[in-house]
Amino acid sequence: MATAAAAAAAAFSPLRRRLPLHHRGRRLLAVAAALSPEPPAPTPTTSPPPPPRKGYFPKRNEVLELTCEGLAFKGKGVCRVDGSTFVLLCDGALPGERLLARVRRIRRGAFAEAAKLRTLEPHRDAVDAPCPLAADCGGCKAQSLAYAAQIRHKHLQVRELLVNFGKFDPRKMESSEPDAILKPIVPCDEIFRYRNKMEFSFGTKRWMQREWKEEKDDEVVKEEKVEGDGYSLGLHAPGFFDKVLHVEKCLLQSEPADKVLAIVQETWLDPALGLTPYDVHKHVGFLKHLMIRTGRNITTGAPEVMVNFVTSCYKPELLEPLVNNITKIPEVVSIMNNVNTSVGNTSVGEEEYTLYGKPTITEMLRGLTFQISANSFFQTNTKQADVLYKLIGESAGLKGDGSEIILDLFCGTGTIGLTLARRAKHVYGYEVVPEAISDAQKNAKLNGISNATFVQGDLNKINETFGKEFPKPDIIISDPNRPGMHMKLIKWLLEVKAPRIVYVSCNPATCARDLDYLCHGVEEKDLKGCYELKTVIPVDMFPHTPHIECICVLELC
Ligand SMILES: C[S@@+](CC[C@H](N)C(=O)[O-])C[C@H]1O[C@@H](n2cnc3c(N)ncnc32)[C@H](O)[C@@H]1O
Repeated sequence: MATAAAAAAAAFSPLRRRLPLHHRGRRLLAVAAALSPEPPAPTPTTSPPPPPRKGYFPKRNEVLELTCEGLAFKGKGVCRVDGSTFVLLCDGALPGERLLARVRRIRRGAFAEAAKLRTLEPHRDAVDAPCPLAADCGGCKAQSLAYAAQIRHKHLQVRELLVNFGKFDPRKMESSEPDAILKPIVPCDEIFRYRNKMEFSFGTKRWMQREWKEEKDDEVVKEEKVEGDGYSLGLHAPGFFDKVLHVEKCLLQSEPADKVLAIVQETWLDPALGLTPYDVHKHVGFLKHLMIRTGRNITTGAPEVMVNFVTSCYKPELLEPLVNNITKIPEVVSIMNNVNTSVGNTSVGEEEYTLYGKPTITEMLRGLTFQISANSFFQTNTKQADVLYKLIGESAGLKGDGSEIILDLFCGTGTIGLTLARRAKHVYGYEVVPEAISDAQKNAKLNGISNATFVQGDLNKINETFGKEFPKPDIIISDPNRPGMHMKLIKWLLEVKAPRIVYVSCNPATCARDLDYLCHGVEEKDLKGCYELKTVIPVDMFPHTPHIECICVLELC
């Protein structure tokens, strides 16, 4: 029978699948209890609740009445049948909601995945999603949950992961405790229009919003509808690389970016222009992606927009009508063309051309200026990145006398290290992407920072020479992407014994695992933990999405 713990592990099964081999063998089921339990909203009942169904096990295709108790990995609702401990994960279910769902898949007998059919009783925190595409586009899954409830559930997710996966004391997770580790989640001030970059795709198969249909047994099902040869520009339908949901505007991008999207939509479908979307099956067609980035003019502070067309070949004459129309928008200062002749669907071209204006735009972060090209990495929510970096700076606890060495691991374009460099003796940044390293070097120069060295290298492949090329760090910043840190790096961190580590994470599950390794050791590898977890600050960078960022401070024991 499925236990609550095993079932909740399900909530994180994608993590299990994605865990690199070096992390397998850990008792990943411990992640199990990492769901965000919350008592459901009281629901009026006319009859006594059914007796608990402890041994209950669902059947495939069974239609069930479920109650959603919390949110788990990727924002899926953690649901149960009343009185049962068996967990069903259901996309689109919101905490406290009662819903009708069909069982789609039973996963290793431990949990099931269910498809939501319809809401029976909404949660008290339900709100009307401002975007009409919210339920279908997959980008803003939680738009119909009040923002206060969104962040409450994100906070709970971090708490449960730290306790059940990181094995930290649950009492220290209560913010009311004087020595609490887990601090209240930092919300976002602006919950719409916060993204500075959106990438839309051109497609040959227009994916329409799913429609509701009544069936003979009075069940309501969602039906997916693909409109034959309909050309489309928008976002990929969740789970499909070839179907594109047509998007006229996106409430997450800036208003000038929305104007660009509207003009492109008005223009590109005119048959007289001969513009064709790239067909990912037949590998024919011209337009692949439309990327829109919004930065700021460093002198005036006014928005600056870059538009980047990714095409399968270089034919600027075909793009001319689009360029002529887009340049009517005063905020547009750059129109680029990345030419990507490969059959792959990435947006980085082998060649890049400037069709209008300048090849880069600028943005400011913590008083520094950054130059952004079409393919540069830059934090996607600039305003909240400023908040995040301020908190990272405070967490680093620099003395400010210029005596300390900072190691900035997974440094990207160097933004974190550069914002700290003026108060440090020297910053050493490590990053695998060569272009990011060259951007970091340019950014250092642009801001007159000479005490920063950026090195290209793969932190998953470090050997005994790592650490010989820089002095022992006083403060290590580590900001890996979702898979977290490789065991080789964990081992090195346990050996180097830096006085302080600031671990910045965009995946609280791998974060909890790595914190466990650093604090409690890794038994299978005979490694002893030597750090103490001092604080964890969850930061919401992306409202309406399941993403959670955490800043964790570790000190040498
Ligand atoms: C979450 S981003 C952080 C970037 C940067 N710290 C910032 O705040 O903008 C993670 C970075 O790690 C880099 N990365 C991923 N795997 C890596 C590896 N094995 N070795 C070194 N860098 C890696 C990615 O290219 C990316 O720039």
